[in-house]
Amino acid sequence: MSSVAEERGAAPRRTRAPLRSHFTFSSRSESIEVDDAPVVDVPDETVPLVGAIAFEADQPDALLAPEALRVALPTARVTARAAADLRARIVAEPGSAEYERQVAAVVARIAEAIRSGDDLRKVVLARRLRVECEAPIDVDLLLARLRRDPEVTTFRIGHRSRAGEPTEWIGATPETLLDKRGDRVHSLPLAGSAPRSSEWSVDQAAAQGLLASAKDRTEHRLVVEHVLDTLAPWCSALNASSTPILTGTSTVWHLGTRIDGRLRDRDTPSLTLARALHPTPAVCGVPTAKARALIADTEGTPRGLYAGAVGWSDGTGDGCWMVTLRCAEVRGATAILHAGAGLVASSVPRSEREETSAKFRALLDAFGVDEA
Ligand SMILES: C=C(O[C@@H]1C=C(C(=O)O)C=C[C@H]1O)C(=O)O
Repeated sequence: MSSVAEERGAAPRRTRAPLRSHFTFSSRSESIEVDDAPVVDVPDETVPLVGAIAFEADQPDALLAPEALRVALPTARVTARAAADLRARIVAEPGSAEYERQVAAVVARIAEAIRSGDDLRKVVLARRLRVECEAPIDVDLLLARLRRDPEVTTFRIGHRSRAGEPTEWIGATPETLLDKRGDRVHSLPLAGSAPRSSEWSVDQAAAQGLLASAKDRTEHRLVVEHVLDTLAPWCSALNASSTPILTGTSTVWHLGTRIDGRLRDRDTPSLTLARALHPTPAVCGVPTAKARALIADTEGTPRGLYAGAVGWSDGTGDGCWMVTLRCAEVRGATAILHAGAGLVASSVPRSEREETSAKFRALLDAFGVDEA
């Protein structure tokens, strides 16, 4: 029974979003560490900012406003302790068969759209793996292991969900959404993927197959067109390589296109441009609004920071924003891993599921566990 005092408002107040949090970011060329800075809900994009924006417009971002930003050389890539020392149980949400059914349903929608003259062309459908460990997860150790791959940018952000629970997002992303220095902007969208193999000949065949795949080129072209169309009004010059390059991490091959531009106004903040580009069809689809609605319906649970953008912007507006991929939300002894695959009319459910498994590999290797 509640006391009169509680009824009059003396009951404990609900915890509000934290006022301060932390952030680390480490790429091949630079690193940033912010130990403790205020979290901002409505950021002024002309002051130093670090953190991440969510995939959905109605989910909380995790942006911090440090007093000053120090961009340093990357810290040495350490040799992390060998894996296989974490005992974990893995639950796929949805499981493989259910995800393949969802893929088949979305692919059928795209094919039907093409037949009926509707403009739906691509949807990126994600799934989650819940990794339950026996002891609280050592986030520093995971990050050290993720940093063994020189092709990725690792990040860590303290975050609080809408429900008020403190979590950490960590990840190792290969995809540059937007990098801005002075009047120069650069983007390297990735789309079209193939699992890598530890056997050289199999790995090379996967790479050649990806380069030759019409389905992957279609998926890729949609992303490049979106980035070019979005950046064009901001730029006096804009160039993209004419054919995709092969790029990748230690676990997945990707098709990528280098896009370079010159800004009309060099004072445009990098976060403004990153927000204009987000979400690209590498993580959402074409057209954006229809794909977003199908994603929300099919996935059911909001993505939160997964498939958003993570990075930094300094007081001059220079900065780097990566697509928030190959990431996990860690809470105590549990981590939720996210991975998705781009679906077009010719997608095959089993291959798309295998693509998500390959994208989970980097984090699962860091945990030292195998997918169930
Ligand atoms: C959606 C993810 O990756 C994105 C989708 C890709 C694809 O569909 O081929 C490739 C790279 C990323 O842009 C993910 O890693 O979860």
